[in-house]
Amino acid sequence: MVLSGIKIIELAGLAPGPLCGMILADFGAKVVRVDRTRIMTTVDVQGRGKRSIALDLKKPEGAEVLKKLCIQSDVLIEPFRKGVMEKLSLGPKDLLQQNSKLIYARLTGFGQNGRHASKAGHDINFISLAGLLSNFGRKGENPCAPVNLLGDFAGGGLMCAMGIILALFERTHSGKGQVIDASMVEGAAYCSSWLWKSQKLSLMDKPRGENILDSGAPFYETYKTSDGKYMAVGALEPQFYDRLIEGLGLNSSELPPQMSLSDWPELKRIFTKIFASKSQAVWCKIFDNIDACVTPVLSLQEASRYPHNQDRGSFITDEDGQVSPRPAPHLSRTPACVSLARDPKVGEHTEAVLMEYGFTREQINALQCAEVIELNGPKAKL
Ligand SMILES: C[C@H](CCC[C@H](C)C(=O)SCCNC(=O)CCNC(=O)[C@H](O)C(C)(C)COP(=O)(O)OP(=O)(O)OC[C@H]1O[C@@H](n2cnc3c(N)ncnc32)[C@H](O)[C@@H]1OP(=O)(O)O)[C@H]1CC[C@H]2[C@@H]3[C@H](O)C[C@@H]4C[C@H](O)CC[C@]4(C)[C@H]3C[C@H](O)[C@]12C
Repeated sequence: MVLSGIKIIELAGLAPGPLCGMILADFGAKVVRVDRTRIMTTVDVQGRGKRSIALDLKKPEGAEVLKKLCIQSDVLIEPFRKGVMEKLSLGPKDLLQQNSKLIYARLTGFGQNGRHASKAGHDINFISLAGLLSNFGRKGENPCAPVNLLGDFAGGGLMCAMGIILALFERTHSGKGQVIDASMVEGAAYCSSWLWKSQKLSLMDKPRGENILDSGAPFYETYKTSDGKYMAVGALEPQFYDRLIEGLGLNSSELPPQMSLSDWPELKRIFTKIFASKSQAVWCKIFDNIDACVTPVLSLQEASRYPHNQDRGSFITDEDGQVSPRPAPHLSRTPACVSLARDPKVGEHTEAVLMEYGFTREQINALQCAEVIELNGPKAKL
């Protein structure tokens, strides 16, 4: 696998850091998640392929343990707001001094400088300041966040993983590590470059809900079917629009032109009425054979059972029976080799990981007695 041999220390965070670590683990890195002590469970639902150690970083001996782990690792992912790591004497200066090859990835909302750098925030705050949230929602309604996909995951976890891979690549030439300042405001904005640049094309320059891709256009919309489900219509180009009209059983000569903006509300009414006349399954049958960019709107469960996704094996089931997406993209020679084991429990691998990193049984016992670490897993075989 592409990242075989790469050792990553991920300090446990809420959502973006865990995705970043999971992507790297899926592609072969050895990822150790550092959980807090005295917690019952983790909120990390993206623990696939990781191991967990429970370590109290507030204790000086705990910070020393992390330092020792980082000396022997390639990457550290830290998800705290600016200044937290420095307070623990675990900032980049402290760690890069000991391991100049370390890639120190700082995944925050607002970045390491600027007036909001020390403030707390969540996805909705980051995409609001990136100028993006103002674009989501229907005409006349409040902006509505697309769950936490854009800030936390596209702009956060994924961008940070890209930064780490870039830094690993660069390190093959320079032999040096570096610090990655991954701000979710900037990551989300960067992912959305098209939106910024398409203003010039007058594609997305009208108020929210009146543009071609934001529910303004009748041919890029969802429609309710007679059984209360939905179809997604993305018939943007004229050739697909013509086929949409055909599939709906309409006659284009009796309709206003596709790009007559003032007629869009009327076209939507017509399409709404027609879609409501048949069930989703019937519309699927009709549009399965027509190249019109029309698809069913599926729930997560339905998506994993959808024939095309089954053809490609797009979803996997782990040993706990939990279904999730398999890693993407596919690499032909060195594909991801995903773990089907259940996610790690907090501190399940403390002993095994510490031994692997050169701690002796005596040192581990002492750390345990001082409540610096917790051993919640089966004992390592000596
Ligand atoms: C599902 C919910 C998650 C949704 C994701 C959400 C939408 C996001 O946007 S995630 C992105 C969040 N933002 C960032 O990551 C930006 C950068 N980070 C921050 O801004 C902050 O870290 C913060 C805002 C995320 C958190 O701020 P906080 O003040 O708490 O933390 P920091 O200042 O960063 O400092 C961390 C301190 O912790 C110390 N630390 C860290 N590690 C260790 C260690 N190993 N040992 C000792 N100490 C450690 C560190 O030193 C700092 O200390 P100081 O402050 O003294 O400096 C879920 C969100 C909440 C979940 C629910 C909740 O957890 C309660 C239940 C729990 C139960 O188990 C399950 C059900 C819950 C209801 C649970 C359900 C969901 O999972 C949530 C709703």
